[in-house]
Amino acid sequence: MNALTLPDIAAQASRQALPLDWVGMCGIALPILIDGQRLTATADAGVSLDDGTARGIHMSRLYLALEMLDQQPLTPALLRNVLLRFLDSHEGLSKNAYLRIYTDVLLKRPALVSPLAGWKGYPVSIEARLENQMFHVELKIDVTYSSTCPCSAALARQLIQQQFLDDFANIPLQHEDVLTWLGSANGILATPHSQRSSAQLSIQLDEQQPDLPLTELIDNAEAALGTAVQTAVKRADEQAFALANGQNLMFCEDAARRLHLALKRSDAVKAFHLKVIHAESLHAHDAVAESRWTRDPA
Ligand SMILES: Nc1nc2c(ncn2[C@@H]2O[C@H](COP(=O)(O)OP(=O)(O)OP(=O)(O)O)[C@@H](O)[C@H]2O)c(=O)[nH]1
Repeated sequence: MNALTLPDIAAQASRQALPLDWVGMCGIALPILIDGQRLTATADAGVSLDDGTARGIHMSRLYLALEMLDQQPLTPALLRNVLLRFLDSHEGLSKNAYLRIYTDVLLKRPALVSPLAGWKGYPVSIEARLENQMFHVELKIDVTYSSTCPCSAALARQLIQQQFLDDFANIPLQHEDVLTWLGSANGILATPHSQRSSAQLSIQLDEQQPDLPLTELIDNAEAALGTAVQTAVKRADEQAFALANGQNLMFCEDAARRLHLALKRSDAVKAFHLKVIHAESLHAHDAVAESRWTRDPA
């Protein structure tokens, strides 16, 4: 070893004294634990640099604080402890701390009818911040579903009625003939358009929550929509899915309202913003609806 000490540039004074809102690292790879599953995640970790005269923050201290996430289940309390460590290790430099974690939650989903199941991935981000000593946790969840246009369904139905009138004009109706007609191409000569759609849910969580209720929120959203995209599918499942779509015809406004009411019912939710995107097959553009809500303070 030589007698030289390592230069510490971060500890130097800044040439331009100016505080910064967010300084840290983005895209840090790390494993996390959610609902007993070890998931691959990436994290953005940062603090405010309120001492404008300081050259830099101490990146390694934020990085090392993330070790807390390796072994313990991810909870609001754990997120808060990580943020507190960010601030403790930047005393005199930083007042606010931020952590964003991106992962895919994997849930095993049963088929609608057949005794099969498959995995479905839900992109999720978990954002925690300690700002002005206030702790906030926000969950962002993407849920994909199918939406069949109610207007298109009504128009298709009208064409089927018209075809029925044409085909049975002046013919006495026989049960057998009608049944055969219903099973023919004319019995469904027009079909409504439907599309793969997505709901982007941004949920501000009640910070007192002991856990991150990701599965519960996803389940509630899918139940409200009624047409979540499927995993393992046999013909019996596809038929059940066709029925579910027919029973849940949805404009983007309908989907947004259903989700709004479902999210409001959850005690874990303090506020939310939701956006539904119907990637229209009728148009080359999307139909989109948004809604937001904040719980009245008790
Ligand atoms: N602040 C800052 N550090 C950076 C940046 N890019 C890379 N680093 C490096 O991050 C490394 C870790 O920084 P520190 O946490 O200050 O490391 P350290 O001084 O050995 O650790 P402490 O003794 O705890 O302060 C250093 O080698 C920096 O050069 C940057 O843009 N800003």
